[in-house]
Amino acid sequence: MTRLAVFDLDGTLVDSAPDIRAALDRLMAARGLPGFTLAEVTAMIGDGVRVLVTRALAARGQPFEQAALDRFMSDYEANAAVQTRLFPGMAEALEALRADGWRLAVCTNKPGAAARDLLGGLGLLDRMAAVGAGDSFAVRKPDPGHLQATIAAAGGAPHGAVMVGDHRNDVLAARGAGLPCVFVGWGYGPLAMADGAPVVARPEALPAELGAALDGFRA
Ligand SMILES: O=C(O)COP(=O)(O)O
Ligand SMILES: [Mg+2]
Repeated sequence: MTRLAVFDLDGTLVDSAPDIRAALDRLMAARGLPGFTLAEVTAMIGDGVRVLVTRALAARGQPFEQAALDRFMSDYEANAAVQTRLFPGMAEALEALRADGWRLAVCTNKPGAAARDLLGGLGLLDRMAAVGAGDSFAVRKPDPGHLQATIAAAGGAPHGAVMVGDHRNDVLAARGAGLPCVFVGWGYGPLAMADGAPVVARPEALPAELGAALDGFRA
């Protein structure tokens, strides 16, 4: 029986906020504007890169500009893996899931090039049955179509799928797709975003929590 675990990327698998912050700060500095704290940046992450840059400019009283987004994208894509690491315990948790018969996929609002580079650099790209990124399909999280298209790209999930995320958008996408969701306690979204989804405290607990989420959903 192969079950499918669909992981969000930023704040769930990887701690990417320091590199996002660094690229954002270079963008702001180029415009003579002050940068942001890590906490300010994590609160801006979750709705894709366009919304991120829009929020950063708005926080400094500036309107959105395509040139700013283009600059941020090329800078970030070249520097996405400088400080970014898997969360501690995650590599072992993914191996434990695979040993338990789970297939793995990623459903992220991050652009595909940066997502694949990051996963490749961490040695995880070939572990993923699919990477559904923010620019892979016509829709993205919280639209459930993003999750459904990612599962289809992974070859389907006849024995069930669970979404693992750190943001309201992950919970909403899973709910809309009629799938269980597990919310990670180490991510960027405040716990209130779990909105009733079970919260997993540490990556080590993922195999047990994902199995329970799937069983509970079926019962
Ligand atoms: O790029 C973002 O804003 C968020 O990406 P995520 O969906 O992997 O959390
Ligand atoms: Mg996330």
